[in-house]
Amino acid sequence: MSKKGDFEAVRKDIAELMHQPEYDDGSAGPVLVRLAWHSAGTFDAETDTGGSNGAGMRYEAEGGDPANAGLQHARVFLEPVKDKHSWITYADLWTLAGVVAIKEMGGPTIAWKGGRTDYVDDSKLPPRGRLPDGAKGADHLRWIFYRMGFNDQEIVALSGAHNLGRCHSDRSGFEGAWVNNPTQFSNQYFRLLLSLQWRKKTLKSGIEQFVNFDEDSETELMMLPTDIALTQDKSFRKYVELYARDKERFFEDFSRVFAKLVELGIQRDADGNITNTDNEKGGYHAAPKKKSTPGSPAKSTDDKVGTSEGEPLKEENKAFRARL
Ligand code: HEM
Repeated sequence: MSKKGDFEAVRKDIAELMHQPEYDDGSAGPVLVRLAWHSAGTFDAETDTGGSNGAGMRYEAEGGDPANAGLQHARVFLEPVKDKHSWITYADLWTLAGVVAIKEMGGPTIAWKGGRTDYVDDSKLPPRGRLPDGAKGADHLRWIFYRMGFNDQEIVALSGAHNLGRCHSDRSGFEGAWVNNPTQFSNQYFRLLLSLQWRKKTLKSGIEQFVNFDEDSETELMMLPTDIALTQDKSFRKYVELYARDKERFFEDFSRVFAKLVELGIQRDADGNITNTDNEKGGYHAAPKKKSTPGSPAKSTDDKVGTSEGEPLKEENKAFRARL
């Protein structure tokens, strides 16, 4: 048991559990990154619901979402860390684990702050269908990620996490890894997206994905339809090209955007304390919504993403979602 708030001790224990010779490619890292992402990626800026605070995935309503299939492995890996440092909340542990895993796999350092609570306010629980569907295309990606307050560049940067890990037929139905070294964080995913010829393959289950036989590793690599969509859409493609040729730029942008992801729905004061937390209940409540001033709808706080900067949801992105 460490002292309350000793996140360094927790980081060390997360780093130590990464090596899992019996599991997947020998690392717990990729599935920990996916756990952090799915815990946060349910956020909806407009209704201020979902997000990593509350760790709702512990409960059937969210944990049982088919989109979260397989993430129990990540939660089980982390259970000994929670036992040892019982003061840490699941919401902090899951997001921190993603940040530590990325660093341990050779990725960038990502800013992270604690203070999330495990109090679940039923009115904040996200409905199912908030996470992206790999079988879809560019419009779907915008529909999902604009809702969280991300722009096109951030969507591409975040997708670069598919440098890590693999698809499992018993989880998502898709099969295989994107790159031939899936426990090493790099920009290889972007380079392969552009350099290989991807052909459509229908799996026995009827699911369609894209594949290419990699001579070096003698394995078949894969891409989801959503990954291929990044190369077909003009606005997305320019960032795929940027990140394929500039690894440092990718690392910088990924670091910033992953930090933003795990802060969605969280508001902090200057000292970093979470302000939309109901301390009496030990819980989290919706940010008070200011009425928009007539005549200036774009400046309403309702448009704000709950990051510390309160970054506004771009008007053009709102308009795009309204059209779909
Ligand atoms: C852009 C939309 C996205 C779609 C459609 C998508 C879809 C998927 C699918 C279908 C899988 C395979 C799950 C399985 O069968 O085990 C997967 C795995 C993964 N995703 Fe994504 N994802 C997206 C974005 C992201 C983001 C934003 C991140 C993190 C920043 C991320 C990180 C991962 C990781 C690390 C894995 C590997 C997990 C493992 O090895 O167990 N994905 N994703």
